[in-house]
Amino acid sequence: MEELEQRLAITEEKKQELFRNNLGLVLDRDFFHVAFNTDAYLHDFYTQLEEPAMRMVHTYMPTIVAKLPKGGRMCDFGAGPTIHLGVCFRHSVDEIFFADYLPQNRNELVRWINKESNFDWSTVLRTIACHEGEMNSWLTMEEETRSKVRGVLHCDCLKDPSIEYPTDVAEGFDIITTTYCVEYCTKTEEEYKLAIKNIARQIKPGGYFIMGGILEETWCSFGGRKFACLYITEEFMLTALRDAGLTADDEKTTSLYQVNGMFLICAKKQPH
Ligand SMILES: C[S@@+](CC[C@H](N)C(=O)[O-])C[C@H]1O[C@@H](n2cnc3c(N)ncnc32)[C@H](O)[C@@H]1O
Repeated sequence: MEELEQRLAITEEKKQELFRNNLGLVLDRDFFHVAFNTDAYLHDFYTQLEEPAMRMVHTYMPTIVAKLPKGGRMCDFGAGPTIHLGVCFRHSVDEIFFADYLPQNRNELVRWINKESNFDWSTVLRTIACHEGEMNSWLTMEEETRSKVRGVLHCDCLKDPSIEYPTDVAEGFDIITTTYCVEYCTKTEEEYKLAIKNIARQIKPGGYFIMGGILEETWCSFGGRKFACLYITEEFMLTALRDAGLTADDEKTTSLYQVNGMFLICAKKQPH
């Protein structure tokens, strides 16, 4: 039996081979380490104004930010190689953290902090400036954001604690954002609920959770690869939030935006 299990188990070598020969296969999270191409991701999602998933976030995030209390620390969980949510919060929080699971993405974030990244964020920055209502502010956005960034952390939504804190960083955030992450790294509804709980535990009581994602979809593609996405409905997503101690129904503390199957929600964590 053990021998059979060993033969069926997918080895790192087999993953590399499957990935190289991938002819339209939908890759799941087990392939992230080898298949997630940081440069291709940035190019496919962050160089085109018309990219709908990002347009959705950039359209509504400034409104959400404007409604939240000022100060404290925020973390973009599963940020990938992206800085844009930190940019949206640059004036409203005191400290910004980025967290991601993959080393290639954390390396890109560190390169950006050190001004060594080759990626040109200007298309995204101009879009954010446009929604913030100050067209020329994009020129100073990266510097303003860098001045608030305190670290790039490792995270894994399937673990508790889901964020690895260095010894000099206190636990807990006033605001956690996460976009297009949880449904890509969970394979079942149980895992999705667990991931939301693990992330929500890192929010201080009374803090805020802002999540963007895709409803009723099973895959997305970038960099010429297809990645699996957990099929979730709006009602299931809201249940996962409620079960994690987040408000999903209070009109005063919850904002929910939806466009063409994509959503952006801001929910408050219950105060103890
Ligand atoms: C589709 S990307 C989204 C990146 C970014 N948030 C954005 O909106 O462009 C999904 C991200 O989930 C991260 N990820 C993969 N497995 C994860 C896990 N177990 N826990 C947390 N994040 C994970 C990947 O590293 C990747 O950066």
